[in-house]
Amino acid sequence: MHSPSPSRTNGATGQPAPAPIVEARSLSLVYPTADNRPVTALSEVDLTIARGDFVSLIGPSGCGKTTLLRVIADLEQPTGGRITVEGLTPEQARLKRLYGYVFQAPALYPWRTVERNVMLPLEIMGIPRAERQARAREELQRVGLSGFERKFPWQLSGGMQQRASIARALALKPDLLLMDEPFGALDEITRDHLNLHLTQLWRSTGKTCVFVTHSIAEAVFLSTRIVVMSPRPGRILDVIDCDLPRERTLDIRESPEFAAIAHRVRDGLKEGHSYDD
Ligand SMILES: Nc1ncnc2c1ncn2[C@@H]1O[C@H](COP(=O)(O)OP(=O)(O)OP(=O)(O)O)[C@@H](O)[C@H]1O
Repeated sequence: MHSPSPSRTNGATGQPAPAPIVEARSLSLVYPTADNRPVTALSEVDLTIARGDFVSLIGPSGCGKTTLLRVIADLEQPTGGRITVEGLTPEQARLKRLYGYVFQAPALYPWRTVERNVMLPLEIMGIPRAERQARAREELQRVGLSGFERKFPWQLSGGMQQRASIARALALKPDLLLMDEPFGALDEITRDHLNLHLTQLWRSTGKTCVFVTHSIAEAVFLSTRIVVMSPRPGRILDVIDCDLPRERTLDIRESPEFAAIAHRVRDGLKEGHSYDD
């Protein structure tokens, strides 16, 4: 079962340990439905996400992964329990723009250039033009899209569009990056490439990432911790520490350590699988 919250003091120094970036306790969310058969999307979820972690949420369709991500982002309201983001309510965290959100589809405006798509949230925040352009260029360079600033989204491949949407999220300079299956629609080769890119980006920026996926290999490759969820009601079955070296190349997927973690994730998923679906 999942690990308890870490202690709030550092044993070695006696100094208070940094607060977790996300902390959920007994979190529940029941969606009302028109046919009066409410759906329990989340039930009694306890989860602590430490600063700098890369946490993947994995589980079969309908187990509440997106709902949990949306609760963190204040896009859904829990019906029970509590949750803090950077010690604040999700609403306060949203208003302070403390996170960036990457959706399943890139959601770029086709009539805006790539650069102007990345600049859009900064425009809404009222950031002066020169600064928003500098930030957009910096983040486009970080995701390997220098030279594509003036292209339109439809002139880019699916993988490049998704990288542009990651740049847009990064341009807000959030400590927390929430990603809802961003590579799910891409072919395997592109996905491998983006996984490699994402792990390098995570390491170099020190961001905390929460990443929804259906792929065991993707979860093991990217994560420091893997949250295994199961449906009806959506709950956490296991939280697995993924203690592979932080610096990872795709070859690591051939290692016995990788296979052992993938095996444990698969076992967790089997445990939660309901065969009457
Ligand atoms: N707005 C809504 N109204 C009613 N039920 C909903 C709503 N959104 C999601 N649900 C239901 O809540 C449950 C959890 O959905 P959620 O999208 O969080 O799961 P998921 O694990 O992200 O699924 P997937 O992997 O297919 O994206 C599902 O049974 C879904 O049908």
